[in-house]
Amino acid sequence: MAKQFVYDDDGDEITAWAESEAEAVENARSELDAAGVDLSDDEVRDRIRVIPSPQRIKSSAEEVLMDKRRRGGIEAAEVVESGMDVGLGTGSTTAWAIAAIGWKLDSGELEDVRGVATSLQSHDLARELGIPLTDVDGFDGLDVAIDGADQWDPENPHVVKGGGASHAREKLVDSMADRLVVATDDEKRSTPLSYPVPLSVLPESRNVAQRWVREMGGEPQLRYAEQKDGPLFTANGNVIVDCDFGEMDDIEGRATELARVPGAQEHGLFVDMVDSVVYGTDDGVDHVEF
Ligand SMILES: O=C(CO)[C@H](O)[C@H](O)COP(=O)(O)O
Repeated sequence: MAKQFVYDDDGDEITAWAESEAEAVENARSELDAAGVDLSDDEVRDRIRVIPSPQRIKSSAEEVLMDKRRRGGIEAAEVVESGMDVGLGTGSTTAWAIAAIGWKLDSGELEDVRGVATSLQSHDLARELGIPLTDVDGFDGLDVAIDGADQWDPENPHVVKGGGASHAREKLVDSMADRLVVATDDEKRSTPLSYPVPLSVLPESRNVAQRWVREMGGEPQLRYAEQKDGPLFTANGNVIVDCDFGEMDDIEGRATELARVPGAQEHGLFVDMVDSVVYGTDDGVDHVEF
């Protein structure tokens, strides 16, 4: 179960984190008592919301709960209107957008929204939040996709993605959307992009792929799993080579080269795909439109 919190009447002053509804009610009760707020258990239960659980995401709990990521994600959900089919991205920032869509459906502010998840973890979060889900086969296109980024460029509509190893499915879903909205924060901004590009490859081609990346002038690094010996495997059974090219001035050229690597399945350069960036800052939220 994702963690939950409880709002007071004014919005968000009293927060109680928990793993289950019962625990959230109990934690909220002590917070409310300390603040001298009188609410019945039923009223407390009504104010509990499902929120992203740090355990399910690669980012640390601190990152998931970072105000700027939370703000960026929640603001990005403002693009969703009733009746829309929405791509649901992956990562700690997008998880807040998914949560916000779920809250709006719950309150009746949004109706008739269908989601297509870009990963199992986004699927599970959306399901817990009551967002109706379907898959890419159900659509010719989506109205909008909201997704995160490992690095974004304020001057160009490109991002690096795949820090959560979900870039293949993310690219599929994001490319189907009329509009891709990137939910992120100001710390991931860079012109030009320079973040190591994840390249998912067939397990058998991991060494060949690394040789090719070296020949392109990059520094390859096979991504290893945590809590498992050996490499990390993606949801589709591929492994990931993170390719550090330093500053990438010719992003289209890099994307073309990476796609040619033998055994390559997908790379994390999303070139010319971004329509808007919604990013959290220390003070609030800002937007870039392309
Ligand atoms: O591309 C991704 C997953 O494959 C994520 O969107 C990216 O890693 C950003 O995640 P976060 O918002 O947690 O930093």
